Amino acid sequence: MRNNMDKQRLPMPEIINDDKHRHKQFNGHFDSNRFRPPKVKTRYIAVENNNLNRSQSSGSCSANNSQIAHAISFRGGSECSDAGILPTSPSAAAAASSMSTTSCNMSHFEQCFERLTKLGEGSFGEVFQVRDRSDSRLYAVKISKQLFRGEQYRAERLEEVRRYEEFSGHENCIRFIRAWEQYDRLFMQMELCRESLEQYLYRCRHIPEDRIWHILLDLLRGLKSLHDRNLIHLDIKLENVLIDDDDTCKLADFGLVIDVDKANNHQATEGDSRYMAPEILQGHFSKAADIFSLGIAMLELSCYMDLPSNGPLWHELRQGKLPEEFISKISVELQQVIKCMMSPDPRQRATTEQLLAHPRLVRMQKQEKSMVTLKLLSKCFRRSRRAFWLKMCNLKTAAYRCLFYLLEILHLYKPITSSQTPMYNGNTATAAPSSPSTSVAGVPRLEFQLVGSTPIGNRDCYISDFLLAMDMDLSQHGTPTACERENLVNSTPINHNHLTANRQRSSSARKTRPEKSNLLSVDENCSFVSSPSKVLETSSFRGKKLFTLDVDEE
Ligand SMILES: Nc1ncnc2c1ncn2[C@@H]1O[C@H](COP(=O)(O)OP(=O)(O)OP(=O)(O)O)[C@@H](O)[C@H]1O
Ligand SMILES: [Mg+2]
Repeated sequence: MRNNMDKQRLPMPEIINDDKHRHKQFNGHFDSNRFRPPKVKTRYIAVENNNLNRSQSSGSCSANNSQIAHAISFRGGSECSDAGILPTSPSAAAAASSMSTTSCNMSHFEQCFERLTKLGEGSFGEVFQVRDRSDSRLYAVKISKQLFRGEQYRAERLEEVRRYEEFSGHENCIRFIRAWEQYDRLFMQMELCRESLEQYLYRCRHIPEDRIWHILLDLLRGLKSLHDRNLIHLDIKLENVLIDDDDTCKLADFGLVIDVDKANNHQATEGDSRYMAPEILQGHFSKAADIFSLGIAMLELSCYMDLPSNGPLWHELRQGKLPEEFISKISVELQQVIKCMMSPDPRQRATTEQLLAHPRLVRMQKQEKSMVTLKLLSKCFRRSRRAFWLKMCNLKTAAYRCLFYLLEILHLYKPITSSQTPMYNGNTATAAPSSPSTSVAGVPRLEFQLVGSTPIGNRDCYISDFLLAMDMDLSQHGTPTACERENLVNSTPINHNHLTANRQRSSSARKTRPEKSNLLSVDENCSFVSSPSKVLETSSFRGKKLFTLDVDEE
């Protein structure tokens, strides 16, 4: 009796009490830890912003080995993980030296990349969107959360690098760029994908069945490349599938990839319990376990179903009992494929080859083959269009520069020194306070950016001298007329309405604060009113802001 009481007091395992399957819930943000899989229980140290644990490195460049960035590569069949000390690229060095921190205090990551946003987080690492300082392109860098405390953990992370490298060339596996270790952390640079399949599901909720088939095809191809090498992924789930800009699905996160034989020698780590095949509980690891995970992921994707991480519903799904209210919403053809992939008996589950031989998938592959040339052409077209816009944008910039030089040569203005700079306050010239944005001290500078209409943003063209000329000479000498000047401005693709609107704003600003109207503006009579020292806001080809006057008080 007493024994029974004691038993009752024992802590109960966490069990989901719901006896019904549910649709996924999304409360507006991703809680990546909501369903953390029962993985290795280690204390993770989150990567602090701009503080990649450099405790050992403080103030000294004569660092121990862990402070030096070492490239990691297994390419070329080499078993050697340490491919040498990483040199700092000239652009990275330049970027580093332009910052206040000395390059010796900066990690290789900080020297080479500008960190933009955090893309995601798993149990092993945090992934950031970065801009490579050497080529200005965007990439993803995964930084391990946990420090290399033991050789075993380090070896596991290096194994992940080897797998990323191994599958990098496959169209349906994530493209790996390079890896290095520093400060006892692993850094992996890879291609940047648009989103994970999980994010895609939350965004779309209902995914058309056609698209589900395409996703299945992509993932079967990716998985086949692993299975053909006798490797198993063991962590197939929506979070570990990434979608690139061409809508191609790619397998990622090779952290648990292992040889089937090694896996069954107790060296494997099981993945997320929501996607886990039932036989994993008995310690039986096989390629069929990946097929089960992919099958249940397809169920989640096609039915927008919340997968249980344990409890009776977890067991039901592994006994082949798929909830009718969910599964009935999809076609019988897809139902059959999912059921076949989720068969309780691993021997009954179809292999990747068998699944790829499904008539629907065969048809799709044939169609794809005939589309390959078209796809290539469209890719080429997109690339050349991008290059064309880049050229156009540069041409525009060059054209404006030429125009301003021409004006200078034609003596449409005289360069003036700061001491000569007349500052108008109404009709009275006053001394010019210096402004950080003026090219010549006290000379107002008008900047505009070629933004928006082209893929290249923020190319600055300064026309301060040009406006200064108008300010100084044109109003006095009468060449060209004020309206001609406006036309000159409008000969650039600048939105006229904004000019007018801002003209009104500037005039009202002048009216309301005559003593503070040190702005360069255009009045109602097309005459330029000089208003010194303040900087005019940037204008944009999108026409959002143009010649808007920037006044602190506004
Ligand atoms: N190349 C990439 N482009 C865009 N997002 C990415 C990229 N790589 C990873 N992510 C995002 O970061 C998340 C975590 O990455 P990843 O799965 O590699 O980390 P992990 O710690 O190994 O995860 P797990 O807990 O599954 O082991 C992904 O779910 C995805 O949302
Ligand atoms: Mg992951």
